[in-house]
Amino acid sequence: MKMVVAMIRPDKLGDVKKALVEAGAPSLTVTNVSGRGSQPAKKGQWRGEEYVVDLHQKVKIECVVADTPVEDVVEAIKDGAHTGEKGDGKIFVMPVESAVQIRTGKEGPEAV
Ligand SMILES: Nc1ncnc2c1ncn2[C@@H]1O[C@H](COP(=O)(O)OP(=O)(O)OP(=O)(O)O)[C@@H](O)[C@H]1O
Repeated sequence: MKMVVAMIRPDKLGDVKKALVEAGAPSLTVTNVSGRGSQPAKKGQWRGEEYVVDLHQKVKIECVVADTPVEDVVEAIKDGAHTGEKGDGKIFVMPVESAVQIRTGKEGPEAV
């Protein structure tokens, strides 16, 4: 079992969800986050004062997969989230030790 965590542009969430359904991995958790990669900081002005925004609004997606190959899930997120501009985001993959489906008590890959 693997956990795929991706930070993507908020406006790409719809495309990524669609791509995940097509890849056979529709289950996911979505969180609004802010973060920093190499995307340049933005300058703004408020009441004549200049300020710097170095944290960008992103959406974090978490998908745990068992039956679907993790490469397919990564590819789906890449396809859905790609614009080619700085700030498209990142995908991390990590192992998952155990899983439990609360309703049925199933454990392991069956619970995913
Ligand atoms: N090494 C990292 N650790 C944790 N989160 C990261 C890391 N790199 C990027 N992120 C998260 O991913 C978001 C998007 O990163 P970003 O797209 O700027 O990555 P990048 O590698 O700098 O690529 P790009 O050149 O496309 O900007 C960041 O805002 C941050 O939330």
